[in-house]
Amino acid sequence: MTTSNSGSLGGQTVLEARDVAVHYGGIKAVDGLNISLPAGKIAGIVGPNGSGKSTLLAALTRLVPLTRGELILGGRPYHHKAPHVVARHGVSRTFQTVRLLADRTIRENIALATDVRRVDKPPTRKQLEEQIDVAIERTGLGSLQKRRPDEVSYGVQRKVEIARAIANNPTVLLLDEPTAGMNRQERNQISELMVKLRQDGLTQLLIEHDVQMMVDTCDYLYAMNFGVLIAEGEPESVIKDAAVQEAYLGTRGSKKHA
Ligand SMILES: Nc1ncnc2c1ncn2[C@@H]1O[C@H](COP(=O)(O)OP(=O)(O)OP(=O)(O)O)[C@@H](O)[C@H]1O
Repeated sequence: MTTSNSGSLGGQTVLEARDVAVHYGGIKAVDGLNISLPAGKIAGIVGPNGSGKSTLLAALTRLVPLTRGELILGGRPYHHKAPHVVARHGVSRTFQTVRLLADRTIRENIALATDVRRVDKPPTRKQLEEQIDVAIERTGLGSLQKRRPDEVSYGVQRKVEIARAIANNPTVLLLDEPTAGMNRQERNQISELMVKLRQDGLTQLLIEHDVQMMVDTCDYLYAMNFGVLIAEGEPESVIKDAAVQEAYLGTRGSKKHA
């Protein structure tokens, strides 16, 4: 078992996975992973399709059971806790596919997040409305908040997902391919949003196939293949790593998107 070096970024570790494994029968989707998320930084995970990235995110949010290993949030183990409890402790996520309620407005969709009351600091109704306002303002959705999902573009729908994920003032935000299916301009907007959230101190973990976006956005990068880490460190050097080039980019350096 190896230990993550993301601590080299300095500061406190907010969330840590130690020797985490998730096996589906004989499939070792994740098999002995160590990652740590430094406070107020953006960590990223790259890896080819099927390398175990989404399974790791599901494990971190307790949506799939661990075969072995430990999860630690703010210094406390949480691998025995239920997903809704983990959410209430401040671990928030977005999913690969858009999951919005078609018959609700954008504001109402974002407000759904506030049903997950934080255990450590339950807000008042007024504070909740203010939190929703802040999430809408941060994501630039103000003029669209009364629209329904089918009245806005796919790129906007994905922003709504992020707004919902941050509306509850999470400690950690986990994003599973938030720019999948977006054009370059929309991708840049998501990257800028993440950087803005980092300025506000939000710790983030990003899964993306867009290598350029990962290099531009992340402070620290993990590369996975077949459920294990094959490299980690400063994004530029991870992307140039021979094993990563081989596994992720297929042919050395010629492909920008997997
Ligand atoms: N519920 C499941 N049951 C059985 N096998 C699964 C399940 N979910 C994922 N797997 C398998 O686990 C492995 C890792 O899948 P996972 O979706 O985590 O990879 P990924 O890196 O997120 O891929 P992608 O980039 O395509 O989203 C794959 O072999 C996949 O087929």
